[in-house]
Amino acid sequence: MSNKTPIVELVGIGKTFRTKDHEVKALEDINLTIYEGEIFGIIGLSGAGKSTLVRCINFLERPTEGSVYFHGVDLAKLNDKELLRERQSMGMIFQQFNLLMQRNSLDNICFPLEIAGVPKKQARKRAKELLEVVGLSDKAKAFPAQLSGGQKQRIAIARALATNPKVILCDEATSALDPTTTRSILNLLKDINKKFGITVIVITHEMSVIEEICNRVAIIDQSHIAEIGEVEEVFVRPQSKIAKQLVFSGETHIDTFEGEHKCRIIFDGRTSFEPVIANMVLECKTPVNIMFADTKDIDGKAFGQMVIQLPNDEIGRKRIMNYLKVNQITYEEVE
Ligand SMILES: Nc1ncnc2c1ncn2[C@@H]1O[C@H](COP(=O)(O)OP(=O)(O)OP(=O)(O)O)[C@@H](O)[C@H]1O
Repeated sequence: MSNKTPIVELVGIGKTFRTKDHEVKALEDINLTIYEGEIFGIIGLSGAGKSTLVRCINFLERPTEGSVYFHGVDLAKLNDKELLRERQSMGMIFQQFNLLMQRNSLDNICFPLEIAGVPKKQARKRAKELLEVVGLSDKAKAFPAQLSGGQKQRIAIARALATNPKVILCDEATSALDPTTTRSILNLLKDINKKFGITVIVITHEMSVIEEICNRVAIIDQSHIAEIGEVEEVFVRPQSKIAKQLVFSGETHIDTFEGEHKCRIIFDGRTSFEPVIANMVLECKTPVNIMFADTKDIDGKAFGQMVIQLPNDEIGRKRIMNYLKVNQITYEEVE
């Protein structure tokens, strides 16, 4: 993050949908500040309120309570024309790409520029530059039906960049893509963030997406923010129940393991996990039972968690706990 200037501030945001016979509180008391140049993640389970939140950020949905400030401007105070202008500074990409099927790639990218009243020749020049940014210069004339999912999302990203936005909102932008394509789209977003300093706000239900590109994350649960923090901090020491559920996707199984003295070891990238367990067993001369492991090797470092069952004898247990403590390995006893 290059500096700490707020770009999006949500103050006491609430959103209630009212229909004839009932109302749904989709958001309640959301307070959130996103800074310029961040890649900020918003994660939650289905129905938590993520899409509503992102639509409140650009006022596609008007909050029923609270205020949205975009680079200090209170969006509620703007007339339609002013709001349209601010929205041009907030590009958006979607899970289903939302490209115009009757237009080729170049014309899809030109579309927001046409709406903004940019002369055609200038718009086409800009669109060609953007095709290059997203690595699809050779697809200018291709129609969406002739493109793969990843290519469609690249065109949608180019379109979102057309009006030189300050922020790009990504609503489940990689949820329809396979893991390899997901990684390439996330890398493209990372490059765009770095090269152009554009703030990226990522809405997702997948922790792996957050892990891959975000600096900070807000976890939304049942219309509320449950937790906000640096991704690494939330990943290593999740506080709320929902954060634990998302980070330790295997947690629900832990209760079902039989036996006492379970201990969760958390790998936070400072170490490689194999020597940790092997060295611990060798040094403590106490065998442990690995009950569950969900670890990832990222650049030779271990991330994730492992649940081990400690021996029944107290001395053996204490020896292991001491080993973990001395070696500064994060762990917690699991009930
Ligand atoms: N236009 C609407 N009218 C009535 N209720 C709505 C409307 N839009 C959303 N909701 C309700 O608001 C709640 C939050 O929905 P939202 O789409 O924001 O969740 P989400 O976290 O994005 O879920 P998903 O990941 O499944 O898309 C849900 O209970 C949903 O049914």
